[in-house]
Amino acid sequence: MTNATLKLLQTRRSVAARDLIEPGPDAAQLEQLLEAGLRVPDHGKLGPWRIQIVDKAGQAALGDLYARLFAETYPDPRPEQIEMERKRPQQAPLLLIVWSARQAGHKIPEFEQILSAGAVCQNLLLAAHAMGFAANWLTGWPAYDTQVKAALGHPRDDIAGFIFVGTPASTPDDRPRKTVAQATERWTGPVAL
Ligand SMILES: Cc1cc2nc3c(=O)[nH]c(=O)nc-3n(C[C@H](O)[C@H](O)[C@H](O)COP(=O)(O)O)c2cc1C
Repeated sequence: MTNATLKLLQTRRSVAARDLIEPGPDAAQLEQLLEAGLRVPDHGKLGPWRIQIVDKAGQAALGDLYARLFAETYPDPRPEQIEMERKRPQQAPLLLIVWSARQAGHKIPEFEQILSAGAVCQNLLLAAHAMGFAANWLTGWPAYDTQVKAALGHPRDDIAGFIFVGTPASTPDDRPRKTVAQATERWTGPVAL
């Protein structure tokens, strides 16, 4: 691994979707981003994931759907809450939806299939960072809403993440992170039972 690649891995951080502005990836950059995103470990070669590309028109339609569902679900929603929901999927130039499209009952445990979809999300974040963009992996209520999943055409799959990609308008201070010492331990033999 070159030092530059290692540095990229060590410096990846999220930039909030609301702080991601144009330009987003062009068509050629999007292709590179997706290629990198899909290069993940995948036990059994099942390809238990799918990436949906949601451009600005799609984001507007998704925002309308969120606004409608929110207004139907909560009594007396404030207009600004509805507008916030409408804006939710429209915050960044590019929205990618990573689906965990796994096979139930397969000999490859579902947990491992889900992990592979998580790896797609992480690869997308890293590739965006490597390309000079920033990204944000979000879920929120729409990721778990049956009507949203049906409208997106995947009623039986799960949303691993909404990945927002764009150019960072600003880069706030990094958040506190666990050190290697805090997050690791050495195992040298069986724990006494
Ligand atoms: C599966 C998953 C879902 C997430 N969903 C949200 C979310 O809905 N809202 C949010 O603020 N952060 C969410 N996060 C956390 C952010 O993506 C991000 O990791 C966090 O803000 C810390 O920033 P960092 O990536 O620079 O460490 C989620 C992370 C994961 C792994």
